[in-house]
Amino acid sequence: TVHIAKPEKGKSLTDFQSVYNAIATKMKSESDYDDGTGYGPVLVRLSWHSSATYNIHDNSGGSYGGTFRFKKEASDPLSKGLENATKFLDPIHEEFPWISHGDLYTICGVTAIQELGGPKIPWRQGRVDTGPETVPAQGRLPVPEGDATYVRKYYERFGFDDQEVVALLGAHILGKTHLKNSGYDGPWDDDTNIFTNEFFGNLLERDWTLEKNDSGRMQYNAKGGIMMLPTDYALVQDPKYLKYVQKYAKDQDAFFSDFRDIYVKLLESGIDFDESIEPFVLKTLKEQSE
Ligand code: HEM
Ligand SMILES: N=C(N)c1ccncc1
Repeated sequence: TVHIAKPEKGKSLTDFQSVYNAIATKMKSESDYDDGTGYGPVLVRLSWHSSATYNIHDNSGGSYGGTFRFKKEASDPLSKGLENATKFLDPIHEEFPWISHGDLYTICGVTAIQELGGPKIPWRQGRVDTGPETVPAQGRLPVPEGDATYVRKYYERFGFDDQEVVALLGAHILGKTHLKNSGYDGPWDDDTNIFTNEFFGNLLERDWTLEKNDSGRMQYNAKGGIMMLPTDYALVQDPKYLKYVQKYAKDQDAFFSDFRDIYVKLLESGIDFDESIEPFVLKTLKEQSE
């Protein structure tokens, strides 16, 4: 499969800054969503799921076609909860009908990461909607029960190495798990809507106990209501992953720049961007108010 980026006709940085501002403003006005978690985390998860169907071996899947808009893809049980994100974006798409779904489902994650204090994420336009026949079969999303071998094998389909996988999973500092969605429980967390490197510090410093949760699934719990999925905890069980967990736990700048790079790589997987398509570094609401 070939995915050639085609910029939305006549649309440039100011247009996408308007989309960013509409998403960021709506996030602010609906900050009580999910017991005060806010919409940021679920928007980041949508940007990940809309890119997570990518397969480097035939260049299929990925964010290009915006296929998460189809029930065939969005109904994957492993995507339960993301209907909250697509419903949040419906009025945004109404206000900006010219934006492709692939661009919308990725720019929303960039907006959330930046508005939650994370690194600036250079973002490129030009994803083009493709039809229902392009929706990949379900089964390309990762399961939370996996161990380190599973996680390493899973990300081979993207061509990501150990360092990239650890940096990318640092996004699990945001938001929470919900019994009704994934069967994992995040009773309550410290700040679940600030983007920091604390996911790594928590992994190394907290006292983790593997316990059966109310849905019968095993998860790692620590005092103070934080939890780790088996695939999260795998990062400290595997010596090659552990090295990067230790690096990011003590160096937030390194985490921010490595997360930026692998997040861009994820959101752009499978897409040919002509070099005339310049990356946009969108401004935060705060930067625009100063
Ligand atoms: C091994 C790979 C991964 C697995 C197995 C996994 C699994 C999960 C699960 C089970 C949840 C809870 C869903 C719910 O119950 O609502 C979740 C939430 C989340 N995931 Fe992941 N994830 C993975 C990778 C990623 C990546 C690469 C990102 C982003 C770069 C990401 C971002 C998020 C965010 C932000 C949430 C919180 C959503 C919310 O608060 O509603 N995850 N993930
Ligand atoms: N490990 C976590 N606390 C986590 C947070 C959000 N989503 C998945 C896992």
